[in-house]
Amino acid sequence: MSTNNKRRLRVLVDMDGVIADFEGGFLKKYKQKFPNEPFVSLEDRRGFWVSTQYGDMRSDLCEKAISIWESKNFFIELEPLPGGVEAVKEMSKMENTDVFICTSPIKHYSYCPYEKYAWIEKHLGPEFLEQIILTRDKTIVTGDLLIDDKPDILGVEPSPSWEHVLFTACHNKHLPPNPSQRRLLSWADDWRGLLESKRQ
Ligand SMILES: Cc1cn([C@H]2C[C@H](OP(=O)(O)O)[C@@H](CO)O2)c(=O)[nH]c1=O
Ligand SMILES: [Mg+2]
Repeated sequence: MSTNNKRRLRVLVDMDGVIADFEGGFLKKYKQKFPNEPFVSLEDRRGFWVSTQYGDMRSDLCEKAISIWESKNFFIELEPLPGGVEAVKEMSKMENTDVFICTSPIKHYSYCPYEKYAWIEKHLGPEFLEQIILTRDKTIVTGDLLIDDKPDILGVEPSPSWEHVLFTACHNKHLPPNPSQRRLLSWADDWRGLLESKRQ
């Protein structure tokens, strides 16, 4: 068991921006709630935090943006990103592979943590309820790979055990190439090869 364990690959898969379409879900609900306010198309998104870009456009739009993801049903109604659910299911069935969904809840906790669990049960199945890591600090979680759309993942641990692979999203696709950070362009990209590269 312990020697076997050593050869197992542990993959941490982020949720929003990787398997759940936070950006698309946000824009749709923002336009519905504020039809007469300016918005940022996904093409024009820059920077990880949606509220920062909206606040830069006009200061009151920051809190209007925040009101969207603090609303009931925002997280549960997010659409799956193409291929994500299928990839995670396939990955979890691979030999010597443990997959965890590693996701940060927003601090407004009324709906988000519950809805993240419900989303995972709905799209990945009840067996995945055993595979959830809810944390605001991903650096303290151990793993071989962390597939995440946030360019900088910081926390109390200065040298996390995982390699962060940046999952391409509308907000990070224009960043200058970073030779020290591998990317997964989408779930159509070679995620199987990525996992293999960590088993060597
Ligand atoms: C506020 C905000 C949150 N999020 C996501 C990231 C976190 O989820 P995840 O760790 O699953 O990617 C969660 C809490 O910040 O919401 C964005 O992707 N963009 C944003 O602008
Ligand atoms: Mg994310």
